[in-house]
Amino acid sequence: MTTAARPTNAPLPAPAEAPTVLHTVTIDLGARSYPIVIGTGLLDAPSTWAGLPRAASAMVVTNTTVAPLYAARLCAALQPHYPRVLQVVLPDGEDHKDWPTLNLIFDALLGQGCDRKTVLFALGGGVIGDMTGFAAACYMRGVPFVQVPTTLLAQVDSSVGGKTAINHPLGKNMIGAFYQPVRVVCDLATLGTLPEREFNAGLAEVIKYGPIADPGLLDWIEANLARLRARDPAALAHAVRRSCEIKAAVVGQDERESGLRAILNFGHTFGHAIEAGLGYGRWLHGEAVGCGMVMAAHLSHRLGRVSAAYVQRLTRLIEAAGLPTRAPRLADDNAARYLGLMRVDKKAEAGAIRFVVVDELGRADLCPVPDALVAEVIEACCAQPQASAASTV
Ligand SMILES: NC(=O)c1ccc[n+]([C@@H]2O[C@H](COP(=O)([O-])OP(=O)(O)OC[C@H]3O[C@@H](n4cnc5c(N)ncnc54)[C@H](O)[C@@H]3O)[C@@H](O)[C@H]2O)c1
Ligand SMILES: O=C(O)C(=O)C[C@@H](O)[C@H](O)[C@H](O)COP(=O)(O)O
Ligand SMILES: [Zn+2]
Repeated sequence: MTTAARPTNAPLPAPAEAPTVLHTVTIDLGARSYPIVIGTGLLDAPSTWAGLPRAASAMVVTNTTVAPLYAARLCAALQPHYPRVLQVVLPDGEDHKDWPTLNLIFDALLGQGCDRKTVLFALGGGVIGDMTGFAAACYMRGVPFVQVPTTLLAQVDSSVGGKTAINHPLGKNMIGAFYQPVRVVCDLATLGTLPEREFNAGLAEVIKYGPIADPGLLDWIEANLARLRARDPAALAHAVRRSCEIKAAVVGQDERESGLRAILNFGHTFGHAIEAGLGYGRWLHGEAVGCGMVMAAHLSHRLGRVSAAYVQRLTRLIEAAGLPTRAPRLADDNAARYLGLMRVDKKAEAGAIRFVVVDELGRADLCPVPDALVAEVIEACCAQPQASAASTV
């Protein structure tokens, strides 16, 4: 594992294609507004990186999986713009979204004498994006950063909106800051190397935008799921664009989640409990969110907001996206364990857990729910306990 920053001047393969910008979505946050540029061949093109804040140094933050695929290419494209292009390569995985790994970024920045104008580039998935953003918010009290998302999940969700964080063993994303990037560059070509399990996890966050905001998108995903899973370029471009438009509109109205933005957390109260309860990395974030949306749909049904047919429809779609729909058991006292984990959720107020619930018209809101009802949903959605050895004999 390489952790020190180093200059990058390794030889490069020729860019596969000319850069093509397909869409630019703007997130409107006044002085902190920025473009989300969606296209292909963007990573390799020096023109993609023009107009960013000037600095003596750029630091590309990436991980051991993404670095061999894309870091040299990004560093080469940045070289015309920055006298020094450095990189720091972190260990890969959700279980490294933590303090020791975050510190490796600070070690590299300080070790290389990076000043307060240094621009950070988050090259990777949501883990790299969340950690780089948090490091950018903290280093010398704030340096600019650019999101260069290379997973579907990061392109449709995590690179946009400025939530940055690391995990704590007791809760997901518990330590962090709202800190916006200055630009997001989604190069769809990078999705070609993404393993299928990771790709499917990204589909969960695409699906999420249907129930919370756009029934038409839900119809479109159902009709185009096979194209999406085959990574058809036009289908991917549409999914990334529409997802970013919806997220940008929500965040543009409520940057710091004083209300509306919480709808982006649909499925996450259950999902984060699954991630923390199983141990970070056992289930991918998108897998936990997919299953969490099934649970949140059941809850919405029990609250009279959606029909049983709607729950079945969403469950089928999540299953067809290659995602789990049956929640794992976390303990013998399973519902109590889920409830305990969910009590630290950032939407909880005065110990009362609040859930994002939906209706069939694409409207979502945040709702306190009695523990007993949540416990019923958990038991209805969880895998059955393993039969004991004695009872199977
Ligand atoms: N800030 C937000 O608004 C927000 C939103 C959603 C999720 N998140 C966070 O994002 C994280 C999940 O992000 P993720 O799903 O991208 O996971 P990830 O960052 O762990 O990336 C998934 C895997 O794919 C690899 N990878 C990345 N790009 C690749 C490529 N092009 N080719 C091959 N392999 C590649 C990574 O190294 C990793 O192994 C979670 O920590 C979640 O909490 C944050
Ligand atoms: O951007 C948001 O707001 C979201 O809720 C998007 C989620 O997909 C994402 O997983 C987010 O990190 C969860 O935020 P948290 O505040 O519940 O940690
Ligand atoms: Zn999420």
